[in-house]
Parts: sequence; C-alpha cells; structure tokens
Amino acid sequence: MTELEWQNHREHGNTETGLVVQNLRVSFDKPVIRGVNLRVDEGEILSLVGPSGSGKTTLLRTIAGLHAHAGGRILINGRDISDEQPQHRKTGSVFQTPALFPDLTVRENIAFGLDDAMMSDSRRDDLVEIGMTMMNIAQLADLRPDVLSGGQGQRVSFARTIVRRPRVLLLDEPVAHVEVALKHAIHKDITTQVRRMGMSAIYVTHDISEACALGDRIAIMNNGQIVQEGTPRWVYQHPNSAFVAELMGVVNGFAARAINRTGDLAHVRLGKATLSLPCQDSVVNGPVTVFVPPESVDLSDAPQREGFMLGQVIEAGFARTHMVYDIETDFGTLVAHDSTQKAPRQIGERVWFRVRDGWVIPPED
Ligand SMILES: Nc1ncnc2c1ncn2[C@@H]1O[C@H](COP(=O)(O)OP(=O)(O)OP(=O)(O)O)[C@@H](O)[C@H]1O
Repeated sequence: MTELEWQNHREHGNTETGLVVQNLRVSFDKPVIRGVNLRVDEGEILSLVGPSGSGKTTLLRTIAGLHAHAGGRILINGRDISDEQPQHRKTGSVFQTPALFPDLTVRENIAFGLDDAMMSDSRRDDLVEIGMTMMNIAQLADLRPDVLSGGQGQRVSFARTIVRRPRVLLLDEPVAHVEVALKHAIHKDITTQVRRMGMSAIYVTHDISEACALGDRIAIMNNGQIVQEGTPRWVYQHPNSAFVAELMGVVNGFAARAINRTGDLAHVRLGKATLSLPCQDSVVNGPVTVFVPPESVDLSDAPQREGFMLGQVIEAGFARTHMVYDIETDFGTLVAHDSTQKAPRQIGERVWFRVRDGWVIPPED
C-alpha cells in the first residue's frame, strides 16, 4: 500500500477489523490524551514514540481499560469496547518489567492467565505448552522467576499474554531492560506471533532504531497528540516539523529561502548554494526549513562535480557502521555520515561536500 492509499484507508476504510481509536481524550488534573486517532490493522505493528510524558503509556492503558476516557471511541474488530471492563476487551499487555508471580513456576505463571473456569485442564495444559513453544521457553517450564534472565522473564510474560489470544497487543518498552544481543531474537518472536495470530500491536519504545526496524508504521506522539504517522521510511524522509525530524535522527535542519518552485521541487538558497529539493505542498517562495539526512551528504577531497561546496571538519566520530563528521559550512554545522572503508578524515581538514537529498517544509511558528 502506498502512503497515500494508507492515509485514505485510515480515514475512510471500514472499521470492522483491527484496532481503531477515534478522537480519544483522557484527562487527569489536565488533558493528557488530546484527540488521538489511530488505526492498527490485524497482523500489523505500530511503533509509538515520543518524549517522556507525551502520553504513550496513558494511551496504552486507556486502550486496555485501565484509565477512564473523557471522550472518543475504541473499536476492536468493529466492536466499541470503550466502556467495557479490561478483562472483556481482548487486549493483552506486556510492560518493561515482567511482574511474574515469584512462587509459581514458568508453566504455572503462564497458566495463571487462563483462569477461565469453563476451560478443561487438558485444554489449559495444551495452550500453555503451545505458548512456551511459540516463545522458545519450553526448557524453562519448571523454573521459578528468580532464576530467569531479564530476556527470559519477558518471554514468559509475552507467552502468558498471548495464550489468552488477545486481538490487540500492547507492548510498553518490553525489551528496555534486556541486553542488546537478545533484543533482536525477542523482536523476531514478537513479529512472528503478531503476524501469525493476526493481532494488532502497538509497540512503545524510546529507541528510534528499534521503532523503525520493528514497526510497519510509526506514530510520533507529542503533548497528548499524534503529530505524524506513516511508514518509518516515509516519516524519516518527510518529517512535518523540526520536532519529528530531530526525533527521527535527521539532525540537520536549516533556515533557508525558497526562490522558486517547479512541481514537487523547491529551489532553495542555502548559504551560497542553490539546491533543488522535494518539498511539502504548502511551501511557497520565502523562508523555509530544509532537512538533510546525514547520509544524504556526499564528501569529497575535490569538487568533483557541480554543486560541491567547501567546508571544514570540526568533529569526527566512529559509529561502527559509518563515520560521523560535523562540518562547518557557510550555513551552519552540517552533520554527514561517510563510509568507514575510507581513511578517516581529521579534525581541521578541509572537505568538499554536496547535499544530495533533503526535504523542505514551510517555516514553523
Ligand atoms: N495516574 C495518573 N494520574 C495523574 N497523572 C498521570 C497519571 N498517569 C500519567 N499521568 C501524567 O500524564 C502524562 C503522560 O504520562 P505517560 O506516562 O502517559 O507518558 P509517557 O509518554 O508514557 O512517558 P514515558 O516515556 O516517560 O513513559 C504525564 O504528565 C504524567 O505525569
């Protein structure tokens, strides 16, 4: 689905499948969720990111039925569950810390979620075995939580949640305390089960790389509102504000002037250069903001082609997969990524650079 098709689907598509949140509002002593609209299809993961206090956890807890809402609707597979008790909503949650019962084994912890009196013992045992197999923890079945690592504890927590077959899975920084090496494996298991079981998942994280890698879509939250939503790639390439650009890691944002426009391209004066870059529809001649992803800057020892400008390296850092350079230019400090295959540039060195790609938006108030 293209970005345009998705926007259309989100706004006008049927509300019979997946999770749909409409104009949700929550207040404590002040408004905390201020008119949130969301849609998460079955088998889809929506990453939710935003600064501390922007309302991410409150949004998840409200969907789960743990906070009262002051307005709006929550639909799961077309059913309005806004006023239902948490246990009837068909949501499942996994939080930062597993919160397992310390005196129960892994198997008993998982079975505890299946407290339906109508369920036979053999059916319950089968579901627990399936849950453990799904999360690759069958070998831990008879252990108690105090001997589990953080990653194992989260797998148990995840298994306990999914054996109840939720339609909506709410994940609040579930691997924040798990060592880096294990995060990837847990992500893979989460993705597999979300797809296989057709759950609609919201994944809250502060780690933007994780959000982009895991989310089919990403929603950026600020001050109780979703300020931009789209595929991670789309949002990264088309941030609608300096706030979103910075959060997505597009560290270069410059005040510039649009001097002309042809179709989707704005011709922009940036320092001594004139660049032709894609722009938002609302851009007109005059002041604009230009965002330049650090990997869209070409560096060279000589002005190879037209469009190269001269700058000076003022900072250099090794970031494993690439080098990061701060380059002093006549329009400000430009951050550029370059290959680690080449000999590293030295601080003070003069360098030719060219802005290959970027994104232009109107100036912000
Ligand atoms: N139970 C509550 N009573 C009163 N205020 C609350 C309650 N829960 C959250 N808040 C307030 O609501 C706002 C949003 O908090 P929330 O925990 O949802 O943010 P968050 O984006 O999840 O933050 P973080 O990333 O730090 O977890 C904050 O100002 C917080 O103090």
